[in-house]
Amino acid sequence: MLTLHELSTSYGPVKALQQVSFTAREGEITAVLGANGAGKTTLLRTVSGLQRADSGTIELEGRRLGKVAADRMPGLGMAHVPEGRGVITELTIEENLRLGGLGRGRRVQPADLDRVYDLFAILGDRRAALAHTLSGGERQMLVIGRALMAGPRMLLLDEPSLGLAPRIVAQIFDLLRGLVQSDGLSVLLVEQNARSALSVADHGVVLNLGRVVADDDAATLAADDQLRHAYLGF
Ligand SMILES: Nc1ncnc2c1ncn2[C@@H]1O[C@H](COP(=O)(O)OP(=O)(O)OP(=O)(O)O)[C@@H](O)[C@H]1O
Repeated sequence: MLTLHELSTSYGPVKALQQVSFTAREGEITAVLGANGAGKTTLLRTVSGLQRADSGTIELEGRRLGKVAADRMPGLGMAHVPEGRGVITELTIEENLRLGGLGRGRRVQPADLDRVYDLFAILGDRRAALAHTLSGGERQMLVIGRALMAGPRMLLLDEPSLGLAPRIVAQIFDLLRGLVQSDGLSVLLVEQNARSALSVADHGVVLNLGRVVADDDAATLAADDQLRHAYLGF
């Protein structure tokens, strides 16, 4: 689905990604793990075209992405949910969702909204409420729902668990797993919360100081005591 080959990205003298290669397979959740500053956010920003790579290649469904601008990504089937839950608090939940549909290149259909409301019932129940009334977990659902409105085949998710109670994180990850199973969506999930991420992911890639130090099945990574202690913090 998504293949990175020797991808390197820097900020001036800071080498944030160094020769990163891996594949995120279709219909799977691939977790990108690592400590603060490992390069996880830079990886997502480079894949979605927000940050220019110094070298290397990115292929989505066999198509080279190198010089595709970030605003063309939805048309290519990729949606990026950045860290920080950027909901527009002055708009209603439904208005926020409709914004996500703009990248589709056609009018938002009631069925597009219903699909999100089926997944996240709380958003449907409160569709006319202003987004500032939502809790952190509900905001995370809203930004995922907004990304789904563009009809992506590949979803890039940056730290959805940040600041949420374990129960809410488990709920969001369960929904994500259901989505992958029902729609065949592919997900690249960046997480510092490695234990939770590996419990939902099929595959994991561990970054340390911008380099890949492990790339394996999620279960294999979770069972590797040395790796967990050295890089995953659990
Ligand atoms: N805008 C920037 N300017 C300069 N250096 C940056 C910038 N953004 C990130 N970096 C540096 O690049 C490296 C990778 O950062 P990045 O944010 O991608 O890591 P991360 O794994 O996502 O960590 P975090 O979980 O803290 O966001 C770090 O050394 C960081 O200090």
